[in-house]
Amino acid sequence: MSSFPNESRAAEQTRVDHVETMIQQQLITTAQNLSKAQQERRKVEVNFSSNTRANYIETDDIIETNATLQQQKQLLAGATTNEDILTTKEKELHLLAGSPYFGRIDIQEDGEPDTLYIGMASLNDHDQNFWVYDWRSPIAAIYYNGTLGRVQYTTPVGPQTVELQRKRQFSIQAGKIKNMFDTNETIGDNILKSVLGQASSPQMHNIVATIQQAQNQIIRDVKTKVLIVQGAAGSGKTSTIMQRIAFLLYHSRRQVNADQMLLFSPNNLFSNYIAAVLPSLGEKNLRQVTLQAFLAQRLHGLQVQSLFERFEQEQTPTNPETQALRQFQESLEFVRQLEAFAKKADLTSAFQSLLFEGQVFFSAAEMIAIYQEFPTNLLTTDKLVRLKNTLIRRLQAFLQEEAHQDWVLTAIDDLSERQYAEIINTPKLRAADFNTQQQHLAQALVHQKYYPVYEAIYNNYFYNPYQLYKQFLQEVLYPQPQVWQAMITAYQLAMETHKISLAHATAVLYLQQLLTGTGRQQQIKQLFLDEMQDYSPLQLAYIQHSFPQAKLTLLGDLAQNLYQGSQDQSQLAVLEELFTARKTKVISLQQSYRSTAAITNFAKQLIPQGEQIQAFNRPGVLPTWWQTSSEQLAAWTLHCAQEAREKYETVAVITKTNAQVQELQKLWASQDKVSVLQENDHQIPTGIVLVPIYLAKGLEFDAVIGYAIQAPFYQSKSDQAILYTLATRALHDLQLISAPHKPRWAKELDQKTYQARIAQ
Ligand SMILES: Nc1ncnc2c1ncn2[C@@H]1O[C@H](COP(=O)(O)OP(=O)(O)OP(=O)(O)O)[C@@H](O)[C@H]1O
Repeated sequence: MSSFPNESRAAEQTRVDHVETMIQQQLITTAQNLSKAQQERRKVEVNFSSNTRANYIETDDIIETNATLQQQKQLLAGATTNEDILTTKEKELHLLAGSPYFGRIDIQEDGEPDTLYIGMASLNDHDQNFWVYDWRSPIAAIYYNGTLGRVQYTTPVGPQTVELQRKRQFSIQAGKIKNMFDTNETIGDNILKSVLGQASSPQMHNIVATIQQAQNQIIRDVKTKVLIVQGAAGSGKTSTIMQRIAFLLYHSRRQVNADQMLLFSPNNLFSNYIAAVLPSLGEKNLRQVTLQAFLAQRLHGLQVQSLFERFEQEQTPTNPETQALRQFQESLEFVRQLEAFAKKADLTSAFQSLLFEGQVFFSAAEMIAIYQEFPTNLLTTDKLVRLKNTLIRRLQAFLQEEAHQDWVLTAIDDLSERQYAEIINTPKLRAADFNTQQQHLAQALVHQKYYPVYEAIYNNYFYNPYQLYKQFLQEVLYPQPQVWQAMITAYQLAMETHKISLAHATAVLYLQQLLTGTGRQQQIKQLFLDEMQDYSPLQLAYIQHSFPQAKLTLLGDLAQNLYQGSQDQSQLAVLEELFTARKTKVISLQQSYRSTAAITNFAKQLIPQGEQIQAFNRPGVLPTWWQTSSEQLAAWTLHCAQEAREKYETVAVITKTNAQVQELQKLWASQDKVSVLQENDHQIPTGIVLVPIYLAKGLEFDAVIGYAIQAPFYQSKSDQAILYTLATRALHDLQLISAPHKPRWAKELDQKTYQARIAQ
C-alpha cells in the first residue's frame, strides 16, 4: 500500500480520492450482489413453503416432509447469511463514504515500516489490502493509546510491540480533507477543541475519532467482570459506554450479540437521547430498561413508586428520621440481613391455600404439615423445592384417581375428530389398542383441566411473598423501634391500595428471587448501568443477582447524587464490597469535556473533592448569578432564556422540581416557543425547554438557566450536588437566578469564578 508517499496534504487528498472511488465502486457491486442474494432467498422461501405443506396423515409422508424441511431450512439459512453479510458490508461502506478515516499511524514492526489508516469500519480491496482499519481492530488501539516511540498492543495471540513513528489526525467531510495534522499527544487538542466547541445536538454523537486514552482503557477492557467507572460530570462516561458496547459487539461477535446486552438507563428520555449512537457506529441498538420498569414488570398489579416520585415527595421538608430510615432500608447491612433471612426463613406463616375453581385444592394447613416434616437445618430454598415436589406428586396421584371419574368418560365421548387427533398424535398411539388410547385420552383431559394447579405450584403461588417480607421486617432490629413499626404499618396500608415504595419493591423481589431463583436472566452476558449513584446497595444487589452470567459495567458520578441524600464517596467502598467475589476494577475519569473551562471551574467547587476535576481548556464567559425579587423571578428567568436563545440552539431552564415546571408552564402559557421536556420525548427540541433536574441528568444544552437557586430549594449540602448537576449540563453558557437570597453556602464560593449581578 505504498503507492502514495502521503507526506503532503495533496498526497493525502489523492489517497482519500482513491479510497472514495473504491467505496463508490464497492457500493455498486455490493448493491448488485445484494439484489441477487435477495432474489435467491425469495426463491428458496417460495420453494420452502410449497415443499413443506405438511401432510401429517401418513407416517411415510411425515418422514419425507421432515427431511425436506431440514434441507430447505439449511438452504434458507445459507441464503439469509449471505444476505446478512452483504447488508453489513453495505452499511459499512455507507459509514465510510464521505469520511473514510480520521487517523493514520506509521509504525515499524519487526523492522518493516507500515502505514495504517483508522476509520469507522474496515475497507479492503480484491487483493485483501487493507485501505482502512476498523477503529476496534487490535492495532487501532495504538492510535488511541500510544505516544510516539515503542508501544505495545494486544492481539489475539498475545502482546505485540511496535515503534510508533507518526500519528496523524484528519477531519474529512464529503471526501475533502478539512483539517489534518500530526500529533504526539494521545489524540491532539485541536480536533477535540473544535468538536467540543460545536452546538449541542438533539441526540448524542459517537466520539470515535477523538476517544481519549483513559476512555480507551474502559472501551477495550474485555477481562474485568465488574468494571466501575467513577467520572466527573461531562467526562464522557456515557459516550465511553456506548463506544464500549460497539467495541464488545465487534470483539466478541461470536459469543455475544446485542440481544444479550442490557443497559439500565435513568429514564426514557435519556434512552432516546443515546439511541442514535450505536447505529451511527454501524451496530444494532441494545435493549434498555429503567429500574422502575424492570421492577414493575415483575410486580404485576402493583404500582411501583418511581425515583422521580420519591424525589418529589422528599422535597416536602425532609424529616431526618425518614431519611435515615430509608437509607437503612436500602443499605448493604439491610441486604445482608435479607440474604441471611432468605436462608433460614420459616415460610409457614406465609402459606396460602391454593384454590381451584373456587374450592381449596391444597390448604395452607396441609402445606404447613408437609413443611414441618422437613429437617429443621435444611436451607429454606431446599425446603421450598421439596415442598413443591411433594405438592406435585400429590397432584399427580390425584390426577391418576380423577382419570377414572365419570366426567372424564363423557368428555372423551364429546371429543371432536380434530381434538381426538390432537391428543392421539404419535404413530405409536395411533397404532395402540382401544384401552391404551382411552387411558391416554383420560390422562390428557385431567391434565388439561388441572393444569392451573400445576402452574400455581410451579409459580410459587402457595405462599405470599409480601407476607413473608413483612415477617422479615418484623424480625429486623432497628435502633428506633417505633419508627420501624410505623414504616411496617405504612407498607401494609400502601399494599392495600396496590402501591409499593421503591425500597420495598426491590426487597420483596430480591427475597423472592433468593428463595425461588425465578426471574434470573441467564441469557444476558453484558450488563451496563449508567448513573450508578442513583442506585442503592439493595437495588444493585438485586440487579447483580438477577443477571448471574453478566459482566457488569457500572458508571456514574458519586457527586451527582440526586436521590440518595447523604450518601457520599463511601458508596465506592460499598460497591466494591458488594461485588467482592468478582474481579472488580475501578477507573476514575477526572477530565471534563462538556463545558467551557469557566463553567467547569465554577461547578467543581460545589462538590467534595471537586478540585481533582480538570477543566478542558475551552474558552467561554464566566457564569452569571443573578439576584432578583420573588415577583420578578419567573419573568427574569424567561428574559435570560430568550436572550440566550438569540445566540444558542438549545436553552434549558432547569428547575429543581416538577412542581416548579408546572408553575412556570402556567405563567408562560402564552410563550409558544417554550416547550416542556417530557420523559417520553424522543429528542431534545431546539429552542427554550423547561425541565426538572432529574430529567436533565445525562443530557446537555448550549445554555442553562438555573431557576430559583435559593432557600428553601437550595439549602442543604446535598442541594449543592443538585446545583453541580444542573451547572454541568451547560456547554457554553450558565446563568443562575436567585430570589431573593442565595443559599448560605454560596458565600464560600470563589467570587472570581462567576459574575454576581442584580437583575433590573
Ligand atoms: N473523547 C471525546 N471526544 C469528543 N467529545 C467527547 C469526548 N468525551 C466526551 N465528549 C463529549 O463531552 C460531553 C459529555 O459526555 P458524556 O455525556 O458522555 O459525559 P458523562 O460523563 O456521561 O456526563 P454526565 O455525568 O455529566 O452526564 C458530550 O458532548 C461528549 O460528546
